[in-house]
Amino acid sequence: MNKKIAFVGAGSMAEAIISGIVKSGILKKEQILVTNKSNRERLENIKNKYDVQCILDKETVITEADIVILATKPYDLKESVESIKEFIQPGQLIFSVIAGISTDYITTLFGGNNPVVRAMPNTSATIGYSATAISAGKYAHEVHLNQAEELFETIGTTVIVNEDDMHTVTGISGSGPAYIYYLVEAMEKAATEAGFDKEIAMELITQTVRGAGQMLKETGESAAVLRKKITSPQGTTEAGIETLNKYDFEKIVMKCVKSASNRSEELGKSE
Ligand SMILES: NC(=O)C1=CN([C@@H]2O[C@H](COP(=O)(O)OP(=O)(O)OC[C@H]3O[C@@H](n4cnc5c(N)ncnc54)[C@H](O)[C@@H]3O)[C@@H](O)[C@H]2O)C=CC1
Ligand SMILES: O=C(O)[C@@H]1CCC=N1
Repeated sequence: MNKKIAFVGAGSMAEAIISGIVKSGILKKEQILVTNKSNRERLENIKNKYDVQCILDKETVITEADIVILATKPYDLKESVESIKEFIQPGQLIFSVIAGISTDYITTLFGGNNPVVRAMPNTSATIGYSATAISAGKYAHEVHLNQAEELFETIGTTVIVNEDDMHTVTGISGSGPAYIYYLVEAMEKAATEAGFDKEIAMELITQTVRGAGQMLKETGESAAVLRKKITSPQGTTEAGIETLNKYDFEKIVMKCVKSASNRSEELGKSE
């Protein structure tokens, strides 16, 4: 990829994307610029880990970049845009990975007609396994979506969605890894309470989660069919699933996703 990209915000998500891009080798380290509000120590830490260009001076970072990636928390967006707005050039492409915030609002904050593409990746970007949804703002054309796909494909898979669906996407795949980790934490607790060595428990659980994910991806069978194949009549799985049903597991998970997407909408309303 023959572009320079600049991250505004150097937190967990920016780091996950940087890590994935650096591992993919699609960009040279000189093509990745990173800035944040004022935390030099954090920038040094990113520099030491990935050897990318970490620069506090916003003018340098923005004027050098072809693509600016907004990666602050939603409530820091306005201030961060204020600090870079004057250096943004007409036509400079803007990506945002910020939950809840619409491309229209970002366009309004910048005050021009720069193309804005919204993306919702997840932290599995770190190892090239993000599921990233992408949508185009009103000034973004196919060429800009293609550039977003090209970039985000280096850190996992991509899908293009309508911007209205981004709240649901955030509740499903943006936050999704955290639900899986929570399940793993609970399984780990159950194993260690049964007297298991933590390391052995983690090996068993990690490989189980990995195997289930690969089965979904590779066999083409639905989750329901795969689950049935494990559930012998009167068997252990049946007993486990009965307990999940007793406590309304399915409803709880659906409510969990809904709460996350509602929060994404609320974040958007505070625009
Ligand atoms: N963490 C995750 O799993 C995911 C996060 N996101 C989105 O990514 C965004 C960032 O999330 P995290 O990385 O988790 O947050 P974080 O708190 O780890 O990082 C935010 C970064 O923004 C910087 N920042 C704050 N004010 C700034 C300013 N005025 N100018 C420049 N930089 C500023 C902070 O210094 C920090 O480096 C959020 O909007 C979130 O919705 C999207 C998908 C997944
Ligand atoms: O919790 C959050 O708000 C962000 C968005 C998706 C994942 N983390």
